Amino acid sequence: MCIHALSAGRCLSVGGALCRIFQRTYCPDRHRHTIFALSSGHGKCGVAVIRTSGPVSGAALLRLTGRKELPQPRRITLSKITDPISGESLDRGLVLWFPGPQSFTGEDCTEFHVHGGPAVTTGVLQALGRLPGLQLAEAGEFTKRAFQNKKLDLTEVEGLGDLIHAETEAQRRQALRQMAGELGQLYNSWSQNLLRMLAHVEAYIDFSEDDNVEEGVLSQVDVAVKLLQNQIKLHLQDSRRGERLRSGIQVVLAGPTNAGKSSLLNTMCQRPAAIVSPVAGTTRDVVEAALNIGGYPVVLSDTAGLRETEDNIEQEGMRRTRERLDQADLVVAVMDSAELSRELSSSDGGSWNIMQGCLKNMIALPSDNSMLQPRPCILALNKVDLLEPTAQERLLVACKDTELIQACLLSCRTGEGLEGFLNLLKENLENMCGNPLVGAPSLTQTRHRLHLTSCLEALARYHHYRDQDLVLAAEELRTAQRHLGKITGKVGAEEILDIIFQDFCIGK
Ligand SMILES: Nc1nc2c(ncn2[C@@H]2O[C@H](COP(=O)(O)OP(=O)(O)OP(=O)(O)O)[C@@H](O)[C@H]2O)c(=O)[nH]1
Ligand SMILES: [K+]
Ligand SMILES: [Mg+2]
Repeated sequence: MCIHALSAGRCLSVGGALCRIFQRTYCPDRHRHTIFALSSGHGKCGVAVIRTSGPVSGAALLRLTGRKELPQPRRITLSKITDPISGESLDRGLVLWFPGPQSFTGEDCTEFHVHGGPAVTTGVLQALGRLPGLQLAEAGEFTKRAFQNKKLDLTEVEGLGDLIHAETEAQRRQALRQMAGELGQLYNSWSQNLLRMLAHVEAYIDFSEDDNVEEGVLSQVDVAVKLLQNQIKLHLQDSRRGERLRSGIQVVLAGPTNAGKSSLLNTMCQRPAAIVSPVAGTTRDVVEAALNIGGYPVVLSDTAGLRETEDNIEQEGMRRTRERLDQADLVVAVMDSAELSRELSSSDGGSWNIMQGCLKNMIALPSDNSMLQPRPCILALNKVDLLEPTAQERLLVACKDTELIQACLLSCRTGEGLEGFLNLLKENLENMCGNPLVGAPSLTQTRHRLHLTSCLEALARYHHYRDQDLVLAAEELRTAQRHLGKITGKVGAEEILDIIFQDFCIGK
C-alpha cells in the first residue's frame, strides 16, 4: 500500500498583493458591486480562469471582448480579449456567460479562460479593475454570494470548502456528499418535524378550550420529541468519525525507549523526520507528520519513550507523551520484540503482566470521557530481524492472549512485516471513519456538534415544562429549531459566516 505525505499548509491567497494593486477601499454597498478574481491556482499554468459575478458582468464581457452581443448562455466562445481603455490586445481565450439566477452565485457571472502566464492574468485583472462598478473579490466572496442568494446552505458551503482543501480520497468523498446537501437535508427534515410539533402545541394552547383540538395531540408531540431526541443522540454518537476524517486521524506512536518509534515514523513518512539513535531517551519533543494512509488522512506523532528517569527534560518529554496519548484516536504501541522475547523466556509470565499493564494505560479512556470505548491499539513488535523464527512464533502466540491488542511483527531495518502493519493500520482507520459514502451522512464540524447538543438540551427542557407551563414548553421547541437552523444557516449568524468564508481562497 502506498502512503503519501500531505501538505501542511492550506491554500494561500494572494489577496494582499492584489489589494495593493487595486487600492481597494471599504464600501458599505459592496454586495451591489460586481466582483472579479483569478479563480484558478496562482503561478504559471496552461490555462487560468478569471471570474466575475454581479450586475455589470455582462457589460464587462462586452467591453473586454469588443463584442456587440453577449454569447449564448453557458456556451464556450473563442474570443480576442483586449484592454478596453488602452485598446491593447491581451490574449485570445474562451469566454463564458452565465446569466443569473442560473449561475454559481445566482448573479450574472462570466468566466474568462486565458493563457496562464502572470502577464496575461495580471493584464486581464487590471483591465477588469479599471471598469466602473468592478471590485476585486475578497476571500470566499463568490461562495458567500451563492449562500446569500440561497444557492447553497451553510453545510454545503462547508462541504465545498472541505472539497477544495481535501487531500485524501476519503476526505473528498465526505466533502462531496456534504456539498451535495445530504447533511443539510437531514437537519432540515428534523427542523420541519419540530415546526410541525410546535404548530400542534400552539394550536393546543390557543384552541383547546373551545374543544376544537383532538385529544391526545400533546401526547403525540411528546412521542415525536422523544423520537427526535433519539435520532439526534444517535447522530452524535458517531465517535466523531466525520470530524476525524475532516481534520485528520490522530495516530500516536508510544512505548518504551529505544523500541524504534522514531525509526517507524521515519519509515512511514519516508524521510528522516525524527532523530534515531541507540541512546535511550533520544526523542523529547513530539514529532508530527501528516500522511495519507490508504486514502485516510493521518496525523502521526512520534513521542518520547516511557521509562523511569531522573532527567527533568526527559520527564517533560514523557508528560507530553501522555498528553498526546490522551488525544489519540489510535495508539500504536511500539516494543522491541527481541527484548520482549528474552523477558518472556526468562520470567514466569511476570514481565508479560507488566507489559499488559503498560498497554492498558496507553489505551485507557481520555480524561473528558467523550469517547465511550477505549481507543483501538496496535502492538507493533519491532526488530523482528533480531528474532529466531521459533521465538517469533512464541511471541505471536503469547500476544493472542491479550484480547484488546492487535499485534504484528515488523522490522524497520529490513522492512519485513511493514506491509502487514500498514494493512492492519488501514483496517483500523476504516473501522473508525467508515466509508463516507455508506450510511447516514456524518457531522463534520464541532460547530454542528455544539448546535445539536444545544438542540437536545432544549428538547429536554420541553419535557420539563410540559406539565407546568405549556407556553414555556413551546418556547423550548422554538429554541431547539433555532439551533438546527443555525447549522444550515437558515437562522442568521453573521459572526460564524465570516469565520467560514475566511477559510476560502480569493476567487472561490
Ligand atoms: N535491528 C534493528 N534495530 C532497529 C530497528 N528499528 C530501530 N532500530 C534501532 O534501535 C535504536 C533505537 O531506535 P529509535 O528509533 O531511536 O528508538 P525510539 O523508540 O525512538 O527511542 P527513544 O526516542 O529514545 O525513545 C536505533 O539504534 C535504531 O537503529 C529494527 O527494526 N531492527
Ligand atoms: K533512541
Ligand atoms: Mg525516538
